[in-house]
Amino acid sequence: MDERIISSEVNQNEISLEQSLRPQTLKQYIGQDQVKKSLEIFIEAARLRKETLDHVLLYGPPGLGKTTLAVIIANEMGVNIRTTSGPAIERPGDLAAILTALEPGDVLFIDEIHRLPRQIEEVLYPAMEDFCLDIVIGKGPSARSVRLDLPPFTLVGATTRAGSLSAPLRDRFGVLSRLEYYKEDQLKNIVLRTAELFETKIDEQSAAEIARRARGTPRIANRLLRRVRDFAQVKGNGEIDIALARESLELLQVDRLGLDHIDHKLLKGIIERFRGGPVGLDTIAASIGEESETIEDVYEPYLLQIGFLQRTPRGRMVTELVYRHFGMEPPKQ
Ligand SMILES: Nc1ncnc2c1ncn2[C@@H]1O[C@H](COP(=O)(O)OP(=O)(O)OP(=O)(O)O)[C@@H](O)[C@H]1O
Ligand SMILES: [Mg+2]
Repeated sequence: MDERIISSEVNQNEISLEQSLRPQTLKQYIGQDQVKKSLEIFIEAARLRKETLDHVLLYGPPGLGKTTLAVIIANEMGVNIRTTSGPAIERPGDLAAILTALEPGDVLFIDEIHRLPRQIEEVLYPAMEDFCLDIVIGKGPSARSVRLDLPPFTLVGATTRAGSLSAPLRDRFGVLSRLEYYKEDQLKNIVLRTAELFETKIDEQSAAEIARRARGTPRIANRLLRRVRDFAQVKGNGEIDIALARESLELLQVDRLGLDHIDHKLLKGIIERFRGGPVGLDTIAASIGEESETIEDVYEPYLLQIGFLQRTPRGRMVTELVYRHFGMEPPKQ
C-alpha cells in the first residue's frame, strides 16, 4: 500500500507530533458530544463516591480520538495512565506484571484490545471483575493456584473492530462508547485549534476547506493542515488563505470529498469492470491489487459512511452518488 495523505492510520514520523496536539481535558476535546456527556457524568459520579471509574471501551475507526480520550479520562480522574496494546502482551505473565505494578485508581489503557490472545483475556476477567489475579505456581501435580489482590483500576480498551471482541470481554466493560466521524464544522474547529498551536494564521473559510476534505477524521485534518502550512511557508508569506488552501489541496490530489487516487481506482474499478456491482470484496481486492483486509479496514469505512458504497449480501455496490461525483450518467433501472 503506498503512502496516502488521507490514510486514517498514523504514520511513524507523526506520532510525537500528534501527542503534542492532543487536547488534555474533556472541555478541550471537540465534538463527540454524546460520548463526552456520558463520560462527564460517570467521571463526576466516580469522583463523588471516591471510587474508580467503571471500565471503558472506546471503539471506532482510526484517527477519531480514542487514545486522546483515554489520556483525558486519566487526567479528569486525576490518576496515572499506563499504556500497552493487545499485540504487546504475549504471555499471561506480561499482563500480571503490568497489573501488579498499578497504583490504586490508575487507568490501564490497552490499545487494539481485540488483538489480545484468548488465554490472556482469561487472566483479565477476574482482574476486571474482582480486582484479583489467579496465578498458577509450579508445574505438574504440585502446581497450585494462588489468588493475588490487585489495586482497583480502570481498564480503558480501544479498538477499531468492536465486532472482533469476544462477548465475555465486551460484557465486562461498564461504559461502551462509540466514536463517530466528525462533522465538518467540528473538524473546522479542530483545524483552527491546531493552527493556533502551530502559530499559523488561517481564516475560517480555509479551515473549512481543509475540514471538508478530511474524511471526518481529526488525524487527517491535522495532516492536511500541516501540508498546506508547508505550502504557505514556501510559496507565500506563511499565512493560509483560501486561494492558497485550494491550490495546495489540489496539488495533494485530494478531491473535494477527501477522496484520492486509490478511492478513485476502487470506485471506478467497480463501475468499469463489474458494472457497479454487487461484487465480492476479494474480487475487488484482486482486481486492484490490494488486500481485502486493507480495503475493509482502511478504504471502505469512509466510502460507506458517505453513502458511496453499499454492502449487500452479494458484495459491494457503488451508489448513484459515485456516478454523479465522477460526472457520469448512472445506469437506468
Ligand atoms: N476531539 C478532538 N479534538 C481535537 N483533536 C483531536 C480530537 N480527536 C482526535 N484529535 C487529534 O487527532 C489525532 C489522532 O487522535 P488519536 O490518536 O487519539 O486517534 P485514535 O482513535 O487513537 O487512532 P488509532 O485508531 O489509530 O489509534 C491526535 O493528534 C489528536 O490530537
Ligand atoms: Mg490510538
